[in-house]
Amino acid sequence: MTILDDAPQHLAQVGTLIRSARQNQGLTQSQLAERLGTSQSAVHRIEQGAQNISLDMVTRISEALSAELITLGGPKHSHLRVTGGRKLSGSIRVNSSKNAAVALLCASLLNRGRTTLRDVARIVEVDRIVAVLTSIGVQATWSPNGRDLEIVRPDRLDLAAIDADAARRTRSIIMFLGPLLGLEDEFALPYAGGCDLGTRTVEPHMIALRPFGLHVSAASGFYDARVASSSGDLTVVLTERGDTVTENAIMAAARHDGVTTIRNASPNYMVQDLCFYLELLGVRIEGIGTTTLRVHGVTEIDADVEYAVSEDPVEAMSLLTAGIVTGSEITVERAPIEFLEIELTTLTEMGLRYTLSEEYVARNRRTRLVDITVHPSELVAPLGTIHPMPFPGLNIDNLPFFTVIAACATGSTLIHDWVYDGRAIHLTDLTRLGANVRLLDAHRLDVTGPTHWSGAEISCPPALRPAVVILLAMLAAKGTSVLRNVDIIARGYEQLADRLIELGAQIETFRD
Ligand SMILES: CC(=O)N[C@H]1[C@@H](OP(=O)(O)OP(=O)(O)OC[C@H]2O[C@@H](n3ccc(=O)[nH]c3=O)[C@H](O)[C@@H]2O)O[C@H](CO)[C@@H](O)[C@@H]1O
Ligand SMILES: C=C(OP(=O)(O)O)C(=O)O
Repeated sequence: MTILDDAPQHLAQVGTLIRSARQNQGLTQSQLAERLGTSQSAVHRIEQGAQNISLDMVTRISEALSAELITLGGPKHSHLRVTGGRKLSGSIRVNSSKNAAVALLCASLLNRGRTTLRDVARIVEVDRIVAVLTSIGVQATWSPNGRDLEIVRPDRLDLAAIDADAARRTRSIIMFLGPLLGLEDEFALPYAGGCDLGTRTVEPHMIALRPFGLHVSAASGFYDARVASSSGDLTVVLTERGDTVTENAIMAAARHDGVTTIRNASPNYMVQDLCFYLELLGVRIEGIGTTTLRVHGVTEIDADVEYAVSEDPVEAMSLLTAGIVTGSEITVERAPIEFLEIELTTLTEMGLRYTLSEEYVARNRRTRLVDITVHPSELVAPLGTIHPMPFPGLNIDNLPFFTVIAACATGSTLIHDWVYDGRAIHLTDLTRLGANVRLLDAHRLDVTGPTHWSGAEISCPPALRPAVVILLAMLAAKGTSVLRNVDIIARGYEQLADRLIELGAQIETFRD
Protein backbone atom coordinates (compact mmCIF):
# COMPACT_ATOMS: atom_id res chain seq x y z
CA MET A 1 0.00 0.00 0.00
CA THR A 2 2.01 2.97 -1.14
CA ILE A 3 1.63 6.62 -0.45
CA LEU A 4 3.63 9.61 -1.45
CA ASP A 5 5.44 7.63 -4.10
CA ASP A 6 5.43 10.42 -6.65
CA ALA A 7 6.86 12.74 -4.04
CA PRO A 8 10.35 11.67 -2.98
CA GLN A 9 10.83 14.87 -0.98
CA HIS A 10 7.81 13.92 1.17
CA LEU A 11 9.21 10.45 1.74
CA ALA A 12 12.50 11.96 2.82
CA GLN A 13 10.69 14.31 5.24
CA VAL A 14 8.72 11.42 6.73
CA GLY A 15 11.96 9.44 7.01
CA THR A 16 13.65 12.31 8.87
CA LEU A 17 10.68 12.60 11.23
CA ILE A 18 10.83 8.90 11.98
CA ARG A 19 14.60 8.96 12.56
CA SER A 20 14.41 11.86 15.03
CA ALA A 21 11.41 10.33 16.88
CA ARG A 22 13.32 7.04 17.13
CA GLN A 23 16.46 8.76 18.39
CA ASN A 24 14.39 10.72 20.92
CA GLN A 25 13.21 7.39 22.29
CA GLY A 26 16.82 6.15 22.44
CA LEU A 27 16.08 3.24 20.13
CA THR A 28 18.32 1.64 17.53
CA GLN A 29 17.01 0.85 14.05
CA SER A 30 17.03 -2.84 14.99
CA GLN A 31 14.96 -2.21 18.12
CA LEU A 32 12.39 -0.23 16.16
CA ALA A 33 12.39 -2.95 13.49
CA GLU A 34 11.61 -5.53 16.13
CA ARG A 35 8.68 -3.49 17.44
CA LEU A 36 7.35 -3.27 13.88
CA GLY A 37 7.99 -6.92 13.04
CA THR A 38 10.23 -5.85 10.13
CA SER A 39 13.95 -5.82 9.34
CA GLN A 40 16.58 -3.26 10.33
CA SER A 41 17.30 -2.70 6.63
CA ALA A 42 13.64 -1.81 6.01
CA VAL A 43 13.78 0.77 8.83
CA HIS A 44 17.01 2.11 7.35
CA ARG A 45 15.40 2.52 3.91
CA ILE A 46 12.32 4.19 5.42
CA GLU A 47 14.49 6.68 7.30
CA GLN A 48 16.45 7.41 4.13
CA GLY A 49 13.19 8.16 2.29
CA ALA A 50 14.09 5.30 -0.03
CA GLN A 51 10.98 3.19 0.52
CA ASN A 52 7.33 3.88 -0.13
CA ILE A 53 5.38 3.40 3.05
CA SER A 54 1.70 3.06 3.70
CA LEU A 55 -0.41 5.12 6.04
CA ASP A 56 -0.92 1.93 8.03
CA MET A 57 2.83 1.66 8.47
CA VAL A 58 3.09 5.33 9.48
CA THR A 59 0.43 4.67 12.12
CA ARG A 60 2.28 1.59 13.40
CA ILE A 61 5.54 3.49 13.58
CA SER A 62 3.76 6.28 15.47
CA GLU A 63 2.44 3.70 17.94
CA ALA A 64 5.81 1.97 18.27
CA LEU A 65 7.47 5.32 19.03
CA SER A 66 4.56 6.68 21.07
CA ALA A 67 4.70 9.76 18.84
CA GLU A 68 2.18 11.26 16.44
CA LEU A 69 4.25 11.63 13.28
CA ILE A 70 1.69 12.99 10.90
CA THR A 71 -1.66 14.69 11.47
CA LEU A 72 -3.97 13.64 8.71
CA GLY A 73 -6.88 15.99 9.33
CA GLY A 74 -10.48 14.75 9.46
CA PRO A 75 -11.54 11.21 8.63
CA LYS A 76 -10.84 10.42 5.02
CA HIS A 77 -11.55 7.29 3.05
CA SER A 78 -8.75 5.23 1.59
CA HIS A 79 -8.80 3.92 -1.95
CA LEU A 80 -6.50 1.58 -3.84
CA ARG A 81 -5.17 2.00 -7.35
CA VAL A 82 -4.18 -1.41 -8.70
CA THR A 83 -2.13 -2.04 -11.81
CA GLY A 84 -3.06 -5.63 -12.53
CA GLY A 85 -1.98 -8.42 -14.83
CA ARG A 86 1.39 -8.81 -13.09
CA LYS A 87 2.72 -12.13 -11.88
CA LEU A 88 3.39 -12.45 -8.16
CA SER A 89 6.29 -14.39 -6.69
CA GLY A 90 7.84 -15.27 -3.36
CA SER A 91 6.43 -16.29 0.01
CA ILE A 92 3.84 -14.79 2.30
CA ARG A 93 3.01 -15.74 5.85
CA VAL A 94 -0.50 -16.34 7.18
CA ASN A 95 -1.38 -14.20 10.20
CA SER A 96 -3.36 -15.35 13.19
CA SER A 97 -7.12 -15.37 12.83
CA LYS A 98 -9.63 -12.62 13.45
CA ASN A 99 -12.28 -15.05 14.59
CA ALA A 100 -10.12 -16.81 17.17
CA ALA A 101 -8.76 -13.48 18.44
CA VAL A 102 -12.21 -12.04 19.13
CA ALA A 103 -13.35 -15.23 20.91
CA LEU A 104 -10.19 -15.28 23.04
CA LEU A 105 -10.56 -11.60 23.92
CA CYS A 106 -14.10 -12.24 25.13
CA ALA A 107 -12.99 -15.38 26.99
CA SER A 108 -10.26 -13.44 28.80
CA LEU A 109 -13.12 -11.94 30.86
CA LEU A 110 -13.44 -15.32 32.55
CA ASN A 111 -9.94 -15.09 34.02
CA ARG A 112 -9.01 -13.19 37.18
CA GLY A 113 -5.33 -13.72 36.35
CA ARG A 114 -3.27 -12.30 33.49
CA THR A 115 -3.97 -13.52 29.97
CA THR A 116 -1.25 -12.89 27.40
CA LEU A 117 -2.39 -13.51 23.84
CA ARG A 118 0.56 -13.92 21.48
CA ASP A 119 0.66 -13.09 17.77
CA VAL A 120 -2.62 -11.19 17.73
CA ALA A 121 -3.44 -9.78 14.28
CA ARG A 122 -3.49 -5.96 14.25
CA ILE A 123 -6.92 -5.60 12.70
CA VAL A 124 -9.84 -3.29 13.31
CA GLU A 125 -12.11 -6.07 14.60
CA VAL A 126 -9.59 -6.72 17.39
CA ASP A 127 -9.31 -2.97 18.09
CA ARG A 128 -13.08 -2.77 18.49
CA ILE A 129 -13.28 -5.57 21.05
CA VAL A 130 -10.23 -4.18 22.86
CA ALA A 131 -11.95 -0.77 22.94
CA VAL A 132 -15.04 -2.36 24.46
CA LEU A 133 -12.98 -4.25 27.03
CA THR A 134 -10.99 -1.19 28.10
CA SER A 135 -14.19 0.89 28.31
CA ILE A 136 -15.51 -1.47 31.01
CA GLY A 137 -12.29 -1.32 33.01
CA VAL A 138 -10.19 -4.16 31.59
CA GLN A 139 -6.47 -3.39 31.25
CA ALA A 140 -5.31 -4.31 27.77
CA THR A 141 -1.67 -3.58 26.98
CA TRP A 142 0.14 -4.27 23.73
CA SER A 143 3.73 -5.47 24.02
CA PRO A 144 6.43 -3.17 22.59
CA ASN A 145 6.59 -5.27 19.40
CA GLY A 146 2.84 -4.73 18.97
CA ARG A 147 2.08 -8.45 18.55
CA ASP A 148 1.14 -9.62 22.03
CA LEU A 149 -1.71 -8.40 24.16
CA GLU A 150 -1.77 -8.63 27.94
CA ILE A 151 -5.23 -8.55 29.50
CA VAL A 152 -6.13 -8.14 33.15
CA ARG A 153 -9.71 -7.90 34.31
CA PRO A 154 -10.64 -5.72 37.31
CA ASP A 155 -12.58 -7.17 40.26
CA ARG A 156 -15.68 -5.33 39.18
CA LEU A 157 -16.48 -4.47 35.55
CA ASP A 158 -17.94 -1.04 34.82
CA LEU A 159 -20.57 -2.15 32.32
CA ALA A 160 -22.41 1.17 32.47
CA ALA A 161 -19.38 2.78 30.79
CA ILE A 162 -19.37 0.40 27.82
CA ASP A 163 -18.20 1.89 24.49
CA ALA A 164 -21.51 1.31 22.73
CA ASP A 165 -20.25 2.70 19.44
CA ALA A 166 -17.37 0.20 19.20
CA ALA A 167 -19.66 -2.58 20.42
CA ARG A 168 -22.34 -1.90 17.79
CA ARG A 169 -19.79 -2.12 14.98
CA THR A 170 -19.02 -5.77 15.68
CA ARG A 171 -21.12 -8.90 15.84
CA SER A 172 -18.62 -10.45 18.23
CA ILE A 173 -19.97 -8.38 21.12
CA ILE A 174 -22.60 -11.11 21.38
CA MET A 175 -19.80 -13.28 22.81
CA PHE A 176 -19.75 -11.14 25.96
CA LEU A 177 -22.97 -12.89 27.02
CA GLY A 178 -21.34 -16.24 27.84
CA PRO A 179 -18.57 -14.90 30.10
CA LEU A 180 -20.67 -12.15 31.68
CA LEU A 181 -23.50 -14.39 32.80
CA GLY A 182 -21.16 -15.99 35.32
CA LEU A 183 -20.02 -12.59 36.62
CA GLU A 184 -23.09 -10.37 36.77
CA ASP A 185 -26.74 -10.81 37.78
CA GLU A 186 -27.99 -8.09 35.47
CA PHE A 187 -26.40 -6.24 32.59
CA ALA A 188 -27.12 -4.53 29.28
CA LEU A 189 -25.18 -5.04 26.03
CA PRO A 190 -25.55 -3.02 22.83
CA TYR A 191 -27.02 -4.87 19.83
CA ALA A 192 -24.50 -6.80 17.73
CA GLY A 193 -23.53 -5.27 14.36
CA GLY A 194 -20.99 -6.22 11.67
CA CYS A 195 -20.72 -6.59 7.87
CA ASP A 196 -23.71 -6.28 5.57
CA LEU A 197 -24.42 -9.96 4.93
CA GLY A 198 -28.20 -9.91 5.42
CA THR A 199 -30.01 -10.75 8.65
CA ARG A 200 -28.01 -12.76 11.18
CA THR A 201 -30.03 -14.14 14.01
CA VAL A 202 -28.96 -14.08 17.66
CA GLU A 203 -31.79 -16.39 18.74
CA PRO A 204 -29.60 -19.54 18.81
CA HIS A 205 -27.40 -17.75 21.39
CA MET A 206 -30.39 -17.03 23.61
CA ILE A 207 -31.56 -20.66 23.37
CA ALA A 208 -28.07 -21.97 24.14
CA LEU A 209 -27.59 -19.74 27.17
CA ARG A 210 -31.04 -20.22 28.73
CA PRO A 211 -30.02 -23.41 30.58
CA PHE A 212 -27.38 -21.29 32.35
CA GLY A 213 -30.15 -19.04 33.71
CA LEU A 214 -29.84 -16.21 31.14
CA HIS A 215 -32.97 -14.27 30.17
CA VAL A 216 -32.67 -11.52 27.62
CA SER A 217 -35.17 -8.92 26.53
CA ALA A 218 -34.31 -6.60 23.67
CA ALA A 219 -35.09 -2.93 24.22
CA SER A 220 -34.05 0.31 22.50
CA GLY A 221 -30.75 -0.82 21.05
CA PHE A 222 -29.69 -2.96 24.02
CA TYR A 223 -30.05 -6.57 25.15
CA ASP A 224 -31.15 -6.43 28.77
CA ALA A 225 -29.84 -9.54 30.46
CA ARG A 226 -30.93 -11.05 33.77
CA VAL A 227 -29.25 -14.11 35.18
CA ALA A 228 -30.89 -16.61 37.53
CA SER A 229 -28.59 -18.95 39.41
CA SER A 230 -28.07 -22.39 37.93
CA SER A 231 -25.85 -25.27 38.98
CA GLY A 232 -25.39 -28.97 38.40
CA ASP A 233 -24.74 -30.92 35.22
CA LEU A 234 -26.41 -29.56 32.09
CA THR A 235 -27.01 -30.65 28.53
CA VAL A 236 -27.21 -27.88 25.96
CA VAL A 237 -28.37 -28.76 22.47
CA LEU A 238 -27.56 -26.09 19.91
CA THR A 239 -30.23 -25.42 17.31
CA GLU A 240 -27.53 -24.35 14.83
CA ARG A 241 -23.94 -25.57 14.55
CA GLY A 242 -22.73 -21.98 14.59
CA ASP A 243 -19.25 -20.90 15.63
CA THR A 244 -19.98 -17.99 17.96
CA VAL A 245 -22.98 -19.71 19.53
CA THR A 246 -20.79 -22.71 20.35
CA GLU A 247 -18.19 -20.35 21.83
CA ASN A 248 -20.82 -18.61 23.93
CA ALA A 249 -22.05 -21.93 25.32
CA ILE A 250 -18.46 -23.05 26.07
CA MET A 251 -17.66 -19.78 27.86
CA ALA A 252 -20.84 -20.02 29.95
CA ALA A 253 -19.98 -23.64 30.76
CA ALA A 254 -16.38 -22.80 31.71
CA ARG A 255 -17.41 -21.18 35.01
CA HIS A 256 -20.59 -23.20 35.52
CA ASP A 257 -20.71 -25.31 38.66
CA GLY A 258 -21.05 -28.71 36.99
CA VAL A 259 -20.29 -30.55 33.78
CA THR A 260 -21.96 -29.21 30.64
CA THR A 261 -22.49 -31.41 27.60
CA ILE A 262 -22.85 -29.34 24.44
CA ARG A 263 -24.33 -31.14 21.44
CA ASN A 264 -24.30 -30.01 17.81
CA ALA A 265 -21.21 -27.95 18.67
CA SER A 266 -19.14 -26.40 15.89
CA PRO A 267 -15.68 -28.03 15.83
CA ASN A 268 -14.31 -25.15 13.73
CA TYR A 269 -10.88 -23.54 14.13
CA MET A 270 -11.84 -20.62 16.38
CA VAL A 271 -13.78 -22.94 18.69
CA GLN A 272 -10.70 -25.17 18.99
CA ASP A 273 -8.52 -22.14 19.82
CA LEU A 274 -10.96 -21.13 22.54
CA CYS A 275 -10.91 -24.66 24.02
CA PHE A 276 -7.09 -24.78 23.99
CA TYR A 277 -6.98 -21.48 25.89
CA LEU A 278 -9.58 -22.62 28.43
CA GLU A 279 -7.61 -25.80 29.01
CA LEU A 280 -4.64 -23.63 30.00
CA LEU A 281 -6.97 -21.91 32.46
CA GLY A 282 -7.70 -25.28 34.06
CA VAL A 283 -11.04 -26.02 32.40
CA ARG A 284 -11.16 -29.64 31.24
CA ILE A 285 -12.89 -30.08 27.89
CA GLU A 286 -13.56 -33.45 26.32
CA GLY A 287 -14.30 -33.85 22.62
CA ILE A 288 -12.37 -30.85 21.21
CA GLY A 289 -12.67 -30.93 17.42
CA THR A 290 -15.95 -32.91 17.53
CA THR A 291 -19.63 -31.96 17.70
CA THR A 292 -20.10 -33.10 21.32
CA LEU A 293 -18.16 -31.28 24.00
CA ARG A 294 -18.09 -31.98 27.74
CA VAL A 295 -16.94 -28.92 29.64
CA HIS A 296 -15.95 -29.41 33.29
CA GLY A 297 -16.70 -25.98 34.75
CA VAL A 298 -14.47 -24.27 37.31
CA THR A 299 -16.22 -21.65 39.43
CA GLU A 300 -13.10 -19.55 40.05
CA ILE A 301 -10.58 -19.08 37.24
CA ASP A 302 -7.43 -17.26 38.25
CA ALA A 303 -4.35 -18.15 36.22
CA ASP A 304 -1.54 -16.27 34.48
CA VAL A 305 -1.38 -17.85 31.03
CA GLU A 306 0.04 -17.22 27.58
CA TYR A 307 -1.65 -18.47 24.43
CA ALA A 308 -0.54 -18.01 20.81
CA VAL A 309 -3.54 -17.43 18.54
CA SER A 310 -3.54 -19.91 15.65
CA GLU A 311 -3.22 -19.15 11.95
CA ASP A 312 -6.21 -17.98 9.93
CA PRO A 313 -7.52 -20.46 7.33
CA VAL A 314 -9.52 -17.69 5.67
CA GLU A 315 -6.49 -15.48 5.25
CA ALA A 316 -4.63 -18.53 3.90
CA MET A 317 -7.41 -19.04 1.34
CA SER A 318 -7.29 -15.33 0.42
CA LEU A 319 -3.53 -15.48 -0.20
CA LEU A 320 -3.74 -18.72 -2.17
CA THR A 321 -6.39 -17.05 -4.30
CA ALA A 322 -4.03 -14.14 -5.03
CA GLY A 323 -1.57 -16.64 -6.50
CA ILE A 324 -4.19 -18.67 -8.34
CA VAL A 325 -6.00 -15.83 -10.12
CA THR A 326 -2.77 -14.13 -11.21
CA GLY A 327 -1.39 -17.44 -12.56
CA SER A 328 1.62 -17.09 -10.26
CA GLU A 329 3.84 -19.36 -8.27
CA ILE A 330 3.75 -18.25 -4.64
CA THR A 331 4.17 -19.99 -1.30
CA VAL A 332 1.68 -19.40 1.46
CA GLU A 333 3.48 -20.21 4.69
CA ARG A 334 1.92 -21.36 7.97
CA ALA A 335 -1.40 -22.51 6.52
CA PRO A 336 -3.56 -24.46 9.03
CA ILE A 337 -4.06 -27.53 6.86
CA GLU A 338 -6.85 -29.18 8.88
CA PHE A 339 -9.10 -26.25 7.99
CA LEU A 340 -8.25 -26.12 4.28
CA GLU A 341 -8.49 -29.74 3.19
CA ILE A 342 -11.87 -29.57 1.46
CA GLU A 343 -10.88 -26.30 -0.21
CA LEU A 344 -7.64 -27.84 -1.54
CA THR A 345 -9.40 -31.01 -2.71
CA THR A 346 -11.98 -28.90 -4.55
CA LEU A 347 -9.15 -26.90 -6.14
CA THR A 348 -7.43 -30.14 -7.18
CA GLU A 349 -10.65 -31.14 -8.97
CA MET A 350 -10.49 -27.76 -10.74
CA GLY A 351 -6.99 -28.55 -12.01
CA LEU A 352 -4.91 -26.53 -9.53
CA ARG A 353 -1.37 -27.79 -9.07
CA TYR A 354 0.15 -27.18 -5.71
CA THR A 355 2.76 -28.69 -3.41
CA LEU A 356 2.69 -29.03 0.35
CA SER A 357 5.63 -28.93 2.75
CA GLU A 358 5.97 -31.37 5.63
CA GLU A 359 3.55 -30.55 8.43
CA TYR A 360 4.79 -28.63 11.45
CA VAL A 361 3.11 -27.46 14.59
CA ALA A 362 1.82 -23.94 15.28
CA ARG A 363 2.99 -21.84 18.22
CA ASN A 364 -0.10 -22.95 20.16
CA ARG A 365 1.48 -26.46 19.94
CA ARG A 366 -1.83 -27.88 18.71
CA THR A 367 -2.68 -26.67 15.19
CA ARG A 368 -1.00 -28.42 12.24
CA LEU A 369 0.57 -26.10 9.66
CA VAL A 370 2.02 -26.50 6.17
CA ASP A 371 3.51 -24.23 3.53
CA ILE A 372 1.49 -24.42 0.32
CA THR A 373 3.06 -23.53 -3.02
CA VAL A 374 0.58 -22.92 -5.83
CA HIS A 375 1.79 -23.35 -9.41
CA PRO A 376 0.31 -21.70 -12.52
CA SER A 377 -2.45 -24.08 -13.68
CA GLU A 378 -5.14 -24.50 -16.36
CA LEU A 379 -8.34 -24.41 -14.32
CA VAL A 380 -11.65 -26.03 -15.24
CA ALA A 381 -15.06 -25.68 -13.64
CA PRO A 382 -15.79 -28.43 -11.10
CA LEU A 383 -18.50 -31.00 -11.88
CA GLY A 384 -20.54 -30.32 -8.76
CA THR A 385 -21.84 -27.23 -6.98
CA ILE A 386 -19.45 -25.46 -4.63
CA HIS A 387 -21.19 -24.92 -1.32
CA PRO A 388 -20.14 -24.43 2.29
CA MET A 389 -20.87 -26.68 5.26
CA PRO A 390 -20.07 -26.35 8.96
CA PHE A 391 -16.55 -27.64 9.63
CA PRO A 392 -15.26 -30.10 8.39
CA GLY A 393 -16.99 -28.80 5.26
CA LEU A 394 -15.82 -26.01 3.00
CA ASN A 395 -15.66 -22.87 5.15
CA ILE A 396 -18.41 -20.36 4.40
CA ASP A 397 -15.91 -17.51 4.65
CA ASN A 398 -13.75 -19.20 2.00
CA LEU A 399 -16.66 -19.57 -0.43
CA PRO A 400 -16.43 -16.04 -1.92
CA PHE A 401 -12.86 -16.78 -3.08
CA PHE A 402 -14.17 -19.63 -5.21
CA THR A 403 -16.18 -17.11 -7.23
CA VAL A 404 -13.10 -15.35 -8.55
CA ILE A 405 -11.27 -18.67 -8.99
CA ALA A 406 -14.27 -20.08 -10.92
CA ALA A 407 -14.16 -16.98 -13.12
CA CYS A 408 -10.62 -17.99 -14.12
CA ALA A 409 -11.68 -21.58 -14.92
CA THR A 410 -13.05 -22.85 -18.21
CA GLY A 411 -16.75 -23.74 -17.95
CA SER A 412 -19.66 -22.92 -15.66
CA THR A 413 -19.57 -23.21 -11.88
CA LEU A 414 -22.55 -23.00 -9.58
CA ILE A 415 -21.68 -21.37 -6.25
CA HIS A 416 -24.36 -21.92 -3.61
CA ASP A 417 -24.13 -19.75 -0.48
CA TRP A 418 -27.06 -21.14 1.53
CA VAL A 419 -25.81 -19.40 4.68
CA TYR A 420 -26.00 -15.66 4.05
CA ASP A 421 -28.88 -13.82 2.37
CA GLY A 422 -26.74 -10.88 1.41
CA ARG A 423 -23.19 -11.99 0.57
CA ALA A 424 -23.52 -13.47 -2.95
CA ILE A 425 -24.90 -10.24 -4.37
CA HIS A 426 -21.68 -8.36 -3.55
CA LEU A 427 -19.75 -10.75 -5.78
CA THR A 428 -21.63 -9.64 -8.88
CA ASP A 429 -19.29 -6.63 -8.85
CA LEU A 430 -16.85 -8.99 -10.57
CA THR A 431 -18.83 -8.41 -13.80
CA ARG A 432 -17.43 -4.86 -13.80
CA LEU A 433 -14.00 -6.40 -14.29
CA GLY A 434 -15.19 -8.56 -17.17
CA ALA A 435 -16.32 -11.73 -15.37
CA ASN A 436 -19.48 -13.55 -16.35
CA VAL A 437 -21.17 -13.85 -12.95
CA ARG A 438 -24.96 -14.20 -12.82
CA LEU A 439 -26.97 -13.98 -9.64
CA LEU A 440 -29.60 -16.72 -9.98
CA ASP A 441 -31.21 -15.83 -6.65
CA ALA A 442 -30.03 -14.40 -3.31
CA HIS A 443 -28.02 -17.55 -2.62
CA ARG A 444 -26.77 -18.86 -5.97
CA LEU A 445 -24.26 -17.59 -8.50
CA ASP A 446 -23.50 -18.97 -11.92
CA VAL A 447 -19.93 -18.17 -12.92
CA THR A 448 -18.71 -18.89 -16.46
CA GLY A 449 -15.06 -18.58 -17.35
CA PRO A 450 -12.38 -18.11 -18.35
CA THR A 451 -12.52 -14.35 -17.96
CA HIS A 452 -10.73 -11.79 -20.05
CA TRP A 453 -10.26 -9.41 -17.12
CA SER A 454 -10.17 -5.67 -17.63
CA GLY A 455 -9.58 -2.83 -15.18
CA ALA A 456 -12.47 -0.84 -13.68
CA GLU A 457 -13.33 1.55 -10.87
CA ILE A 458 -15.45 -0.07 -8.18
CA SER A 459 -16.65 0.98 -4.76
CA CYS A 460 -15.72 -1.60 -2.13
CA PRO A 461 -18.65 -3.83 -1.19
CA PRO A 462 -19.73 -3.36 2.48
CA ALA A 463 -18.65 -6.93 3.32
CA LEU A 464 -15.16 -8.12 4.21
CA ARG A 465 -14.60 -11.17 2.01
CA PRO A 466 -16.31 -9.85 -1.13
CA ALA A 467 -14.19 -6.69 -0.77
CA VAL A 468 -11.01 -8.77 -0.79
CA VAL A 469 -12.30 -10.87 -3.69
CA ILE A 470 -12.72 -7.73 -5.79
CA LEU A 471 -9.21 -6.59 -4.87
CA LEU A 472 -7.77 -9.96 -5.91
CA ALA A 473 -9.66 -9.86 -9.22
CA MET A 474 -8.10 -6.43 -9.81
CA LEU A 475 -4.68 -8.04 -9.44
CA ALA A 476 -5.66 -10.37 -12.30
CA ALA A 477 -7.09 -7.59 -14.50
CA LYS A 478 -4.63 -6.02 -16.93
CA GLY A 479 -4.59 -2.24 -16.75
CA THR A 480 -5.50 0.07 -13.93
CA SER A 481 -8.36 -0.46 -11.50
CA VAL A 482 -9.50 1.64 -8.59
CA LEU A 483 -11.11 0.16 -5.49
CA ARG A 484 -12.77 2.91 -3.50
CA ASN A 485 -13.41 3.00 0.28
CA VAL A 486 -11.29 0.03 1.24
CA ASP A 487 -11.29 0.66 4.99
CA ILE A 488 -13.49 -2.37 5.57
CA ILE A 489 -10.61 -4.67 4.57
CA ALA A 490 -8.68 -3.64 7.69
CA ARG A 491 -11.47 -5.15 9.80
CA GLY A 492 -10.05 -8.59 9.07
CA TYR A 493 -6.68 -8.22 7.32
CA GLU A 494 -3.49 -6.63 8.56
CA GLN A 495 -1.71 -4.57 5.92
CA LEU A 496 -3.02 -6.75 3.12
CA ALA A 497 -2.06 -4.39 0.30
CA ASP A 498 1.47 -3.91 1.71
CA ARG A 499 1.94 -7.65 1.92
CA LEU A 500 0.68 -8.18 -1.63
CA ILE A 501 3.14 -5.49 -2.77
CA GLU A 502 5.91 -7.58 -1.24
CA LEU A 503 4.84 -10.38 -3.59
CA GLY A 504 5.17 -8.02 -6.54
CA ALA A 505 1.66 -6.55 -6.79
CA GLN A 506 1.45 -2.93 -7.89
CA ILE A 507 -0.95 -1.18 -5.52
CA GLU A 508 -1.04 2.43 -4.39
CA THR A 509 -3.16 3.92 -1.63
CA PHE A 510 -4.66 7.35 -2.02
CA ARG A 511 -7.12 9.36 0.01
CA ASP A 512 -9.79 11.89 -0.82
C1 LIG B 1 -16.52 -13.99 14.75
C2 LIG B 1 -16.79 -15.25 14.02
O1 LIG B 1 -16.34 -16.30 14.42
N1 LIG B 1 -17.50 -15.13 12.89
C3 LIG B 1 -17.79 -16.30 12.08
C4 LIG B 1 -18.99 -17.02 12.66
O2 LIG B 1 -20.01 -16.07 12.84
P1 LIG B 1 -21.34 -16.48 13.65
O3 LIG B 1 -21.09 -17.67 14.51
O4 LIG B 1 -21.82 -15.23 14.31
O5 LIG B 1 -22.29 -16.90 12.49
P2 LIG B 1 -23.86 -16.78 12.46
O6 LIG B 1 -24.41 -17.21 13.78
O7 LIG B 1 -24.24 -15.45 11.93
O8 LIG B 1 -24.13 -17.91 11.42
C5 LIG B 1 -23.99 -17.62 10.06
C6 LIG B 1 -25.27 -17.97 9.38
O9 LIG B 1 -25.33 -19.35 9.27
C7 LIG B 1 -26.57 -19.80 9.68
N2 LIG B 1 -26.34 -21.14 10.21
C8 LIG B 1 -25.19 -21.40 10.89
C9 LIG B 1 -24.97 -22.69 11.37
C10 LIG B 1 -25.95 -23.68 11.14
O10 LIG B 1 -25.82 -24.84 11.57
N3 LIG B 1 -27.07 -23.36 10.47
C11 LIG B 1 -27.29 -22.10 10.00
O11 LIG B 1 -28.31 -21.84 9.40
C12 LIG B 1 -27.03 -18.78 10.71
O12 LIG B 1 -28.41 -18.78 10.87
C13 LIG B 1 -26.53 -17.51 10.10
O13 LIG B 1 -27.40 -16.97 9.17
O14 LIG B 1 -19.43 -18.05 11.80
C14 LIG B 1 -19.79 -17.62 10.48
C15 LIG B 1 -20.30 -18.84 9.74
O15 LIG B 1 -19.31 -19.84 9.75
C16 LIG B 1 -18.60 -16.97 9.81
O16 LIG B 1 -19.01 -16.46 8.55
C17 LIG B 1 -18.07 -15.83 10.65
O17 LIG B 1 -16.85 -15.38 10.12
C1 LIG C 1 -18.54 -12.79 8.28
C2 LIG C 1 -17.35 -12.67 8.82
O1 LIG C 1 -17.07 -12.31 10.09
P1 LIG C 1 -17.98 -11.67 11.24
O2 LIG C 1 -18.66 -12.80 11.91
O3 LIG C 1 -16.95 -11.03 12.08
O4 LIG C 1 -18.92 -10.70 10.56
C3 LIG C 1 -16.11 -12.97 8.06
O5 LIG C 1 -15.07 -13.13 8.71
O6 LIG C 1 -16.16 -13.05 6.83
